[in-house]
Amino acid sequence: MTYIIGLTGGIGSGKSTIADLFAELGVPIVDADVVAREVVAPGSPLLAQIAEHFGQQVITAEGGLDRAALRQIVFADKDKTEWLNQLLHPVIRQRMLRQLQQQTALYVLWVVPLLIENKLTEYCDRVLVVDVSEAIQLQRAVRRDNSNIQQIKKIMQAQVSRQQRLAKADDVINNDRPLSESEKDLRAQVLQLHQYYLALAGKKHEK
Ligand SMILES: CC(C)(COP(=O)(O)OP(=O)(O)OC[C@H]1O[C@@H](n2cnc3c(N)ncnc32)[C@H](O)[C@@H]1O)[C@@H](O)C(=O)NCCC(=O)NCCS
Ligand SMILES: Nc1ncnc2c1ncn2[C@@H]1O[C@H](COP(=O)(O)OP(=O)(O)OP(=O)(O)O)[C@@H](O)[C@H]1O
Repeated sequence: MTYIIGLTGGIGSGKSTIADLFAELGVPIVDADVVAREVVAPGSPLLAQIAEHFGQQVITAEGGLDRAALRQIVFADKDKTEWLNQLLHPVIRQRMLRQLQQQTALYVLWVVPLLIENKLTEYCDRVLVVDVSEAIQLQRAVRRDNSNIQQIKKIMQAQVSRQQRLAKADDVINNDRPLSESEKDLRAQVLQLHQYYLALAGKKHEK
């Protein structure tokens, strides 16, 4: 079985940014956000269930999921977040585990925002956390998603705290500094971790 590195971090912490650097080194990626989009593709049974539960307001004119509309609805109410999680998470989990099983590389990077929340660390050989201060996280997520502060704060509340996440980390990449200053350092850190993971995976493989 391929060695599994779980990469996690809060909303807007920089998981995709860091995952891209691993991908540049040829590391295969299994990405929860990609799988989460696939399972609610137009025409899927899960999309139909979401429309039935929340109404046609969450469906676009083209018949796809109106993600901004659903985001607004689900994160405003814990019960609604919970309902959506219970519907989607088992399916997302099953698909991701299947993708992990199909890997043939020495190690795979498994990018999951809710790795700790959903107790998926048990499938990981190692956990890599992208860490940022909450103020920076908020600022970047608001800017990227063209969203308001309150909504991002609500999403952050649906995730574990920075401390809880760090407590589960084997390795940490801090992403507080602006990319214009830190890109070279981040690349160097990723390369060092890559070599380390190859060595660890190689050892496990020999056993
Ligand atoms: C509500 C949805 C439609 C909003 O879509 P949108 O395109 O605006 O956001 P996107 O999917 O890119 O998510 C952005 C970030 O929000 C956070 N987030 C998303 N869903 C959740 C959740 N259920 N609980 C906590 N945080 C979440 C993650 O950090 C994620 O990276 C979407 O987030 C969704 O379907 N969520 C439920 C599935 C899920 O839990 N996905 C997270 C990975 S398993
Ligand atoms: N060091 C940095 N300096 C400036 N901007 C950054 C930095 N790292 C990431 N960003 C930007 O912040 C935003 C969030 O980063 P990214 O999408 O990588 O986070 P993420 O953890 O994958 O987010 P999510 O969980 O919401 O999908 C993006 O617009 C990205 O370009």
